[in-house]
Amino acid sequence: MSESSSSAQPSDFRSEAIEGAQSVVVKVGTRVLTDSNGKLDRQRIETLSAGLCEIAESGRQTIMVSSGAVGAGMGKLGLEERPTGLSQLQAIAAVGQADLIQAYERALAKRGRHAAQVLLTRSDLKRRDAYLHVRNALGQIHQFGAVAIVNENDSVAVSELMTTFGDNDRLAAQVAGLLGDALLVILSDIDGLYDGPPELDSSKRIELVESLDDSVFSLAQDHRNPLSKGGMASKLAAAQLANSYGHPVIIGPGRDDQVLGKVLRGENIGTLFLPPHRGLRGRRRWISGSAEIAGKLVLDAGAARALRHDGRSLLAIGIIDVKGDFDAGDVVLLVDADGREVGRGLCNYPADEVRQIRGHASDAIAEILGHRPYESVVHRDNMTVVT
Ligand SMILES: Nc1ncnc2c1ncn2[C@@H]1O[C@H](COP(=O)(O)OP(=O)(O)O)[C@@H](O)[C@H]1O
Ligand SMILES: N[C@@H](CCC(=O)OP(=O)(O)O)C(=O)O
Repeated sequence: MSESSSSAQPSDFRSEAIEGAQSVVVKVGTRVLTDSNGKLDRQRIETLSAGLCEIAESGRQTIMVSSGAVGAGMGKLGLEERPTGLSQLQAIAAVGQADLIQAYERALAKRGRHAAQVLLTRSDLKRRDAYLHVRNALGQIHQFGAVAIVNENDSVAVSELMTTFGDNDRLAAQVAGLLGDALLVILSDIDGLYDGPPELDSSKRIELVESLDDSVFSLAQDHRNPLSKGGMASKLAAAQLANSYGHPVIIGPGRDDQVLGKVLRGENIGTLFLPPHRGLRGRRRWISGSAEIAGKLVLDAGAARALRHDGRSLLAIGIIDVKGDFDAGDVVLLVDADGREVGRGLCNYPADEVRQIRGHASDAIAEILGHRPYESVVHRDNMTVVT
């Protein structure tokens, strides 16, 4: 972690982050979008929509990942406490989502744009074909001059409503992962990451995080809120995922009416998280962030070394064990004999065939399987390696 240790000023990094961004994904949470009575704050949606239009006018593809369906639904249905029953939450989200999208449409239409409702389930981003369709649809929405308003499709996808860790913050990072050169802006009820408990006067906003390591994660001090499920820990995890795609991230104040304009002008606002230099691209980005892990291959020391240090493909001879029942084309986790992740990648063979060929030299594979073999079990182009 660093609060700007290098000679470059945080403001330089901020200007670079926005100047290098061809697209901006903004995520806004329930706490920002609902007032103290839990009702949808339409004025907030107005000001955020004005900011989205400002970004769109700069020519950047602009996407809003907006929570608030459950919050809005609770307001509409006059509920004071967030129910815990899954079907109740789904029904509330369905009522609230209509209200939410109408509020965005009204606000954007005043500025000559339309709201395009995009409801996604995690599984939509796990399959390569669906992943590409979502990306194309978002691109077309941008071409039409509309602003995509994304939320998880709560009435069919229950992961977000059920889990306490993992929410629209992660979805926003995954959406950013669909795009090249994106900036992810996570808006919260707080103005950034603090270096101590945010309620203490002694705690200060951190302007710049150059390396999102465990010491940064230890700063998240979340207390459960009935309206919101994410918390700072989930924002940091999302920032880390977006950083792994090569995207910078800003966690900033959703209640500042000018926040998006300030981001656009590179002003010192929120906490900026810089990505490590080598971001993942295309298929690799999908493999590392969105793809479901279908099984596991345990590698011997030589194979682990060849992948980690020499950028090699994985050959059958280096595989000592196969876990799970996966198909060809599924994403598998690659671990060393101690169980540490080496990487993950698309497996060319189904699990039963990998079981037959593991430990064998490549020239023996055709005879074992009775068909033409692939050059490798996991090709290096279809693999991400933990560095
Ligand atoms: N180190 C920290 N710095 C800032 N906020 C923190 C920190 N640790 C925990 N938080 C909490 O994270 C909250 C923001 O996350 P969350 O409740 O998910 O909001 P939202 O609904 O806006 O997504 C803040 O209100 C704050 O209470
Ligand atoms: N998708 C649901 C839940 C999302 C949620 O609570 O997330 P957040 O407020 O971002 O922590 C909704 O729109 O209400």
